Amino acid sequence: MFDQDPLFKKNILETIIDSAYEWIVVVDHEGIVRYMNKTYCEFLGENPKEVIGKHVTKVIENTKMHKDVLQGKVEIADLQFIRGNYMIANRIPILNDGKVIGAVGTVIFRDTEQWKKMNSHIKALLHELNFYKKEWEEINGASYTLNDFAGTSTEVQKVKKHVKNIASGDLTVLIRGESGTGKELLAHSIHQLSERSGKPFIKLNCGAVPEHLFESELFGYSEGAFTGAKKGGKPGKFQLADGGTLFLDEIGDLPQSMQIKLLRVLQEKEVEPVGSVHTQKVNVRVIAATNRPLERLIIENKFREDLFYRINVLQIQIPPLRERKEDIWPLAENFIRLNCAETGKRILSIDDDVKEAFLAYNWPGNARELKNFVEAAIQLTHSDRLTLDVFPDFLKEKLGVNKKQLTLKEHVQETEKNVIAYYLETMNGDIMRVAKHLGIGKTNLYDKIKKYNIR
Ligand SMILES: Nc1ncnc2c1ncn2[C@@H]1O[C@H](COP(=O)(O)OP(=O)(O)OP(=O)(O)O)[C@@H](O)[C@H]1O
Repeated sequence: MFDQDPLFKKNILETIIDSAYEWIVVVDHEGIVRYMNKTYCEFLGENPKEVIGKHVTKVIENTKMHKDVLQGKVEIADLQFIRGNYMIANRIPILNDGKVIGAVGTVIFRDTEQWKKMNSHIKALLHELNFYKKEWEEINGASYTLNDFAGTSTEVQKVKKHVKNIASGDLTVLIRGESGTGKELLAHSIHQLSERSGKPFIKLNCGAVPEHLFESELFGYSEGAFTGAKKGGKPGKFQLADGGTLFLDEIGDLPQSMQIKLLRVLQEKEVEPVGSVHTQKVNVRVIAATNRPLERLIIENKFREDLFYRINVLQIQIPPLRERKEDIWPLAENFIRLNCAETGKRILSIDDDVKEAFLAYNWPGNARELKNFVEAAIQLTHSDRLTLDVFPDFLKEKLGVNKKQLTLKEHVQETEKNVIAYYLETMNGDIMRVAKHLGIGKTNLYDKIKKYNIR
């Protein structure tokens, strides 16, 4: 009977495959699912009949079954992240007359307990590896490229074109834009595109270093420079960045005592470590960034004009997100994709009212705020559909959703509050300037700030 009845043989084969511990999927040459075994469907929560005919990317997250394997490439033991776990996937092309007509994919899953043990072991190792990788990148390299800078607006296209034009060469670059607009991401991209990309990318946040430590942070110190100094001394950021790029974030916060020293280094291209009598030659390209109005700081004698001209050789201005609304959605999609890849979650559709709320909001914290919103929403959602109700109340409140019905007076007050808060932020809290700009007296402005509890 085993030899003769083809239907019987087919049934046996199906039973074996369906109950196999291995998960099996078969796609055709276009990546359309033609077969998926029962255990795989069960794990994914899919109905075996309904998956047939869908594109594999709509069924399995992070799948590669539609990629190289359909070009004939065999992939064995590839690590794949599914539903929060790393799995081991094999992909084999199916050939007919030497032509690829599809592929079979298997995910090894022999014994759940054994797998869990192995999985947690690998996960811990990968975590560790990622930690060291990140640390290494932070110390030694730039982790973003220009491709990571999402957005489709003409402003973003202009910025990207400008970045490509100025990336090569040694000229100092000043990147300007509000907080969260992607200044650091662009600094990484410039470094990656430059001839210095194989050399270190070093970052110093000028707003985060106590004034008395600045000099040794930037220029290093020699042995015995002060009590507690390390044996053999310590290199500064300039020495660490030698041959590469030094990214000075928040340059507007650089203490005045350091501004003259930085200017000298940029001119002479040599540094003098604290406690040393010798100077060291350094070959470093400086990229500076700020969200502060340097021209005004110059007028207020808080920033040196000569340093400003020295760093403002090439300038890139990133407009705030509210001035390029067409970037909001591409950015949100980009963050959703990145977060899903990182967490193993899957978002297949997004409700229109989420999109509308995102487009209507003015994103004072720019792309960073949008990223945080998206990550919170994905974390809180338990389906593959992103709906407005998963957003916590305070986020909904921010987005202007669920607001109570306002009277005309309340509308007027809310507008007044928003206008004052907006100008206080863009004019860096300069009360005189804001009052003048809004055509009211200083005392009146103070009263309103108090009344609306701004800041
Ligand atoms: N155009 C963009 N495409 C993709 N991600 C972006 C973009 N702009 C900003 N981001 C992301 O938003 C976050 C904030 O960006 P980044 O740190 O570069 O901003 P910043 O302008 O340097 O902010 P700050 O002035 O506060 O230091 C990062 O996670 C970054 O990857």
